[in-house]
Amino acid sequence: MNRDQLLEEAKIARERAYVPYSKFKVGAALLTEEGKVYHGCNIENAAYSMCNCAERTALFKAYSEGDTKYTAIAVVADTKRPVPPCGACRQVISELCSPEMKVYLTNLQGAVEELTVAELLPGAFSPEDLT
Ligand SMILES: O=c1ccn([C@H]2C[C@H](O)[C@@H](CO)O2)c(=O)[nH]1
Ligand SMILES: [Zn+2]
Repeated sequence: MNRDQLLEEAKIARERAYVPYSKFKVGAALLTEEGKVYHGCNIENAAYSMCNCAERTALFKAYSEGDTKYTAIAVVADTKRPVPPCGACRQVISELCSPEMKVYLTNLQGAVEELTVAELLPGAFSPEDLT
């Protein structure tokens, strides 16, 4: 599975978004070390603060199934620039993924930004800080 294939998977995931409030669909595709792809979409709620982002949907699905090692995540939305993950997702990604893992951000126009987890959230609060 290469970068562009993972971006296509994220677009498929985006179509399943449940977004009656924002109408803003986001998709994510998380690639495991074993080559499996987990899809995630944003899922909103009438109690707005309960909305879950696409990135965290994908990660929580994978982690809860026992798939805990990943090589890349792709995220897509209909934005002018490649969609920037929110702060909450950056924090969760930084804890559950390795600092070197690839993050591919894109939009429907095909602009792509490629970075690492470490670059996504420099100076992240981490489990080390609890000790
Ligand atoms: O990277 C992002 C940014 C936003 N959202 C969702 C949250 C909410 O459902 C909607 C508008 O913020 O988009 C994501 O899923 N991922
Ligand atoms: Zn988010």
